[in-house]
Amino acid sequence: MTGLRIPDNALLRHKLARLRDRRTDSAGFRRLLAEIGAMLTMEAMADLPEREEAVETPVTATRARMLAAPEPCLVAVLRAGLGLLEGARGILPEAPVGHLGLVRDEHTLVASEYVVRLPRDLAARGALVLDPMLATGGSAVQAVARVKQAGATTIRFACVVAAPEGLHALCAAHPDVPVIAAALDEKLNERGYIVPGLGDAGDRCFGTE
Ligand SMILES: O=P(O)(O)OC[C@H]1O[C@H](OP(=O)(O)OP(=O)(O)O)[C@H](O)[C@@H]1O
Ligand SMILES: O=c1cc[nH]c(=O)[nH]1
Ligand SMILES: [Mg+2]
Repeated sequence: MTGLRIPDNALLRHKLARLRDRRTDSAGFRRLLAEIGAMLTMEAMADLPEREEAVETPVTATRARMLAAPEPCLVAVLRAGLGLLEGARGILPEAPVGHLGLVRDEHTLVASEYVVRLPRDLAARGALVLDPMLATGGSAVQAVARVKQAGATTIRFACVVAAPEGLHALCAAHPDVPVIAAALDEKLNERGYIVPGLGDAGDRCFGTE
């Protein structure tokens, strides 16, 4: 499955509205980002391959569907992806976790890499890449390329807010990667911020505004 998936979920829209609100403080922002991370992870995992097995309940023998492969790795794009990671780990407790440090130059909007720590079994497990903001798409395109270079062939990308420009760039560079988002926003402004967006996710998450 490729392209954009936005869960049709009133609770997700409610949490996103509160995340966007400039009056939400850093502690509230972090909590909401974790909750949204859990919801997006659930949606992103909805089409994982399954197998059927015999299971004994306390009442009877039955057959039940379970995952056919180990949980995918989680890869957080620093810093803001750490906020989503917290919730995603609650949903995928056995997933190995990778960290990818990327920072965007505020003038050129080009992202540069400052840390790469990826799990070994990306090839066997695949990956869910987490970054709340898909703006120009430069960071996401680089992040997915890194994860592919490390061996992953099945990759999903989860973000909170996508700009049309970033979505287009990511789908053009990596057409095999489905994007799971809470919202598709209107545009980028002249400083490369998503409009209406939610501001600088990393700064709001870590109180560095
Ligand atoms: O689509 P792009 O134009 O590349 O922009 C999106 C990137 O910008 C933000 O990170 P930032 O560089 O601000 O780093 P931070 O998370 O450390 O604040 C965001 O978390 C994405 O990684
Ligand atoms: O709107 C934006 C764009 C990039 N990064 C952010 O944190 N926010
Ligand atoms: Mg930032």
